[in-house]
Amino acid sequence: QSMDDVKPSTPLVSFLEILQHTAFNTFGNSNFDPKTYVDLPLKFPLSVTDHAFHNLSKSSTGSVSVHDLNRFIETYFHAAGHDLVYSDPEDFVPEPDGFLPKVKNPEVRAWAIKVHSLWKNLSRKVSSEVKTHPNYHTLLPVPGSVVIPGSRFREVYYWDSYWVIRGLLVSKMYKTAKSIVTNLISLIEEYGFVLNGARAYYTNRSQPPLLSAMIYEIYARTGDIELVKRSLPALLKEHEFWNSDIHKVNISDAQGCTRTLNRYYARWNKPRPESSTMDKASASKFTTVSEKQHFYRELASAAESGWDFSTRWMRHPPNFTTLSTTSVIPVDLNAFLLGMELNIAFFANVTGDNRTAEHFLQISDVRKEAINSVFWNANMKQWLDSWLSNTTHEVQVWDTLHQNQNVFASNFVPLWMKPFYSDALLVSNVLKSLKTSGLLRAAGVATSLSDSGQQWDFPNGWAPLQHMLVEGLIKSGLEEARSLAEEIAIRWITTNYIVYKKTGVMHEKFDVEHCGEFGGGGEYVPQTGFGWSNGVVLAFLEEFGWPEDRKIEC
Ligand SMILES: OC[C@H]1O[C@H](O[C@H]2O[C@H](CO)[C@@H](O)[C@H](O)[C@H]2O)[C@H](O)[C@@H](O)[C@@H]1O
Repeated sequence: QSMDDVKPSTPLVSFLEILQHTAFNTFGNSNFDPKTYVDLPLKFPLSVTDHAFHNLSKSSTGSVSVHDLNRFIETYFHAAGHDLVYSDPEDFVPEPDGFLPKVKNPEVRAWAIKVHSLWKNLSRKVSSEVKTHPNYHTLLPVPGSVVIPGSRFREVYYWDSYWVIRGLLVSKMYKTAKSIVTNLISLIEEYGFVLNGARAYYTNRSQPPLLSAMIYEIYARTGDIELVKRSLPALLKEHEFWNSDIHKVNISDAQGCTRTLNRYYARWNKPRPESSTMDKASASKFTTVSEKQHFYRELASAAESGWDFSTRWMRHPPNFTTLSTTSVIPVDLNAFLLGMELNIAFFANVTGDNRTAEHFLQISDVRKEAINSVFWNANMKQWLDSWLSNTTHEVQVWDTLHQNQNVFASNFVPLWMKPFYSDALLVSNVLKSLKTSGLLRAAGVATSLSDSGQQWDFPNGWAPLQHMLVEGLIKSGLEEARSLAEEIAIRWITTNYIVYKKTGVMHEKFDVEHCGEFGGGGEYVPQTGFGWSNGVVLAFLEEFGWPEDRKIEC
C-alpha cells in the first residue's frame, strides 16, 4: 500500500474532524452523532473560525465548557443540512394518472399514496451559497435536484439512488429520476467515479456501481435516447475506475485459467471523517501506525461496499478489528460489474456504436465465466465470496477453501443478472438453496445468519437486498420462483406498513425476525425517511398489487 492510494483531504474536513473530537470530549457519548460536525457549513472563512476555535479554553483532555462550545458552534456555523435546501419536485402530483392500478385494498392504497408523497420531503437542491463559497461547505455542489435517503443522510448517495429511482419511476417522476442521474454523472466528470455520496469526505471511495442500471430503467420507461448518449462516456470512465489496479485481482482457477475479478478498495488510510471518533476508538487496539492505517483502509473499503459493517468482511467474525474488506472478492460487486458491462453493450448498441457493444459483450462473457469459476459452489448452490490469500497484485491461486461458506443475502445477487436468471436449471437449484438457507424469515430476507450487532447482519433486512432477490426470481419466469418472490414481497410490504403505522415514518432497515419492528445495531441510531425503503415498497406494489380482500397485518 502506498501513499498514492490515499486521496488528499480538504482543510475544512480536517478542521471539522478536530471539532468533532472536541465535541465528543465535551458533550459525551450519549446521542452523539459524529457526522453532524463534518456537515456543519461555515459562516465565515476557515481562517477566522479556526482562530476563534484556538482561542477557546480547553482542558487537558481536549474538552471545552458546554456553554462555550455551544456558543462557538452557533456563532460560526449554520446548522447541518442548511446548505441543501428543499426543492419542490416539478413532476410531483398527489396521485399520478394510472398510479398503482393493481393496489385495490383502500388501506394499502392510502398508505402507498402517502409513501409516494414522501418524495416531496426528501427532494433537495444545493443552495446557491455553496456555489458562492464552496470552501465553506463539505457538501459538494451538484447541478440539479436530488432525493436524499433521509435524517442524518442529508446528501445524495450512490447506490441508494438506484432504489429511489425505481420508486420515482412508479411515481412517474421521470424528471426527478433523470436529474439524480445527471448529478451522479457530474461526479464522474469531476472525480472520475461516482462518489459514495456528495460530500468532500466521500471523495476517497465509491459505492456499489449501479449507475448504468439506473439509466437502463429510466430508458426502459421513457425511451430517452439522449440520456443514454450523454451517459455513455461517463459509464466508460466509471468502468475504467472499477478496473483500475487497486480494484482488480487476478486468480488462477481450478483449471489453471487466470480470471480477473474486482474488489472494494478505498483510497484512504485514516479514520473516516464522518465517524472519526468511533474509528479511532476501534483502532486503539493496534499499536503501530501501519497497522492502524491498514485497519482504517479496511473500514473505508467496507463503506465502499455499502455493507458497513458486516461479518462478511471479518476474517474472524464477529471480531470487528479483523475487518479485511480488501481481501475479499465480493460476489455482488462482480455481479454489478457484469450488469454494467451488459448495460454498456446495450447502450452502445442502441446508439449505433457497434464496436463498443461488441467489446463489452465480450468482456461480460469473460466475467460471467470468472463468476462461475471463482464464486459458484456446487454443493451449496450459491455464489460465495472468496478470500484472497494475500493482498499483493500477483496472481492468486484459487482454492475451494478460500470460499466463505457463511450464508449472506449477497450469495444470491447474481440471480438479478440476465445471464443467470435466464438459466432455468440454475434458477431452480438456487431457489431450493435460498429456501433452505435460513435467510427467509417472518418479515423478509435476512442479510446474514450471524447476529453480530453490526447493521449489515442478522436480524436486519434491507430494502435493496429484498428487491434484488425478488426481481431476479421474477425475471426467471419460473412459476415457483415468482411465487416465492411474491411471498417475500408481501412479508416486506407488511412489515414496512405496520412499522409505519406504529411510528408514522418509513425506516431505513427492518428486523426480519419480528414483523412490525424496525432494525438496529451498527454505529448510528436507526434512521427514517427513507429513500430506498420507499422506492422498494412502491416497486413491489406495482409488481404484485394488493387485492381488496387481503388484510395487511403481521
Ligand atoms: O456514517 C456512517 C456510514 O453511513 C453510510 O452508510 C449507510 O447509509 C448509506 C445511506 O443510506 C447506505 O448507502 C449504506 O449502505 C449504509 O451502510 C455511508 O454510506 C458510509 O460511507 C458512512 O461511513
